[in-house]
Amino acid sequence: MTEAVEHAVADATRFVAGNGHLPRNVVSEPGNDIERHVSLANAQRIAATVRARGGTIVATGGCFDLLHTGHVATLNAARRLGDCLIVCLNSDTSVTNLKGPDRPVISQSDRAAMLLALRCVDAVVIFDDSTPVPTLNHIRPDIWVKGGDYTATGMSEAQQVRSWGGQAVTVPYLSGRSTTTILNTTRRTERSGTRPAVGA
Ligand SMILES: Nc1ncnc2c1ncn2[C@@H]1O[C@H](COP(=O)(O)OP(=O)(O)OP(=O)(O)O)[C@@H](O)[C@H]1O
Ligand SMILES: O=P(O)(O)O[C@@H]1O[C@H]([C@H](O)CO)[C@@H](O)[C@H](O)[C@@H]1O
Repeated sequence: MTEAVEHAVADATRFVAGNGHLPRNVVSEPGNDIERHVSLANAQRIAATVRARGGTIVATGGCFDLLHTGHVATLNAARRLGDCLIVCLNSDTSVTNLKGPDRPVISQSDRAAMLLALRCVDAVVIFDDSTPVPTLNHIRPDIWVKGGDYTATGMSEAQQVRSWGGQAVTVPYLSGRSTTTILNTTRRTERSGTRPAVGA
């Protein structure tokens, strides 16, 4: 308990010093391990700190298997909607169940590390379920964000976040960027010997 309070005070201090931004780049700090930074407890602690200051908690989720600029656009846009961004990340088991036996191509700890290295991401929570709904019950974000390949009304999370007064929104989709496109392009390239060119 004392440790949790000390963490919260330290975060609040850095939050104020950083003009509303929470600690970043936790993976690259000596002594920090991914497991600690992807725990639900860590995300809840950050949410509690922001909530106590009257800030807005934003959450998003997905597989983020092979990070690309579409992901970064959505994550940046999500972070701008509030005071912290918590990413609910599908575990390896969850990705395989959703997308097939050849996925993920990047392990959950590497996917988490990539996300945590982004300045816009404050915390990552890895979940095993088929949807982030059970995890969201523990975080209760004010805003749930997905990219424009989803519709706010069609998301299973929309009704859930509304139940505590939150809202679900979508942010613009960056055309031509998707993990499936990258993987297909790479596979075609392997067969034809041409150079891949996903993106501008
Ligand atoms: N091109 C894009 N522009 C903006 N947001 C995107 C884009 N692609 C994915 N997103 C968003 O990023 C999050 C994670 O998406 P996801 O991991 O499904 O990416 P993906 O590239 O579509 O993957 P896959 O091809 O495996 O389905 C979701 O919120 C999704 O809406
Ligand atoms: O990476 P994806 O395919 O965008 O992630 C999925 O999104 C689903 C979405 O949030 C439903 O509204 C989610 O249910 C699923 O677990 C993946 O995170």
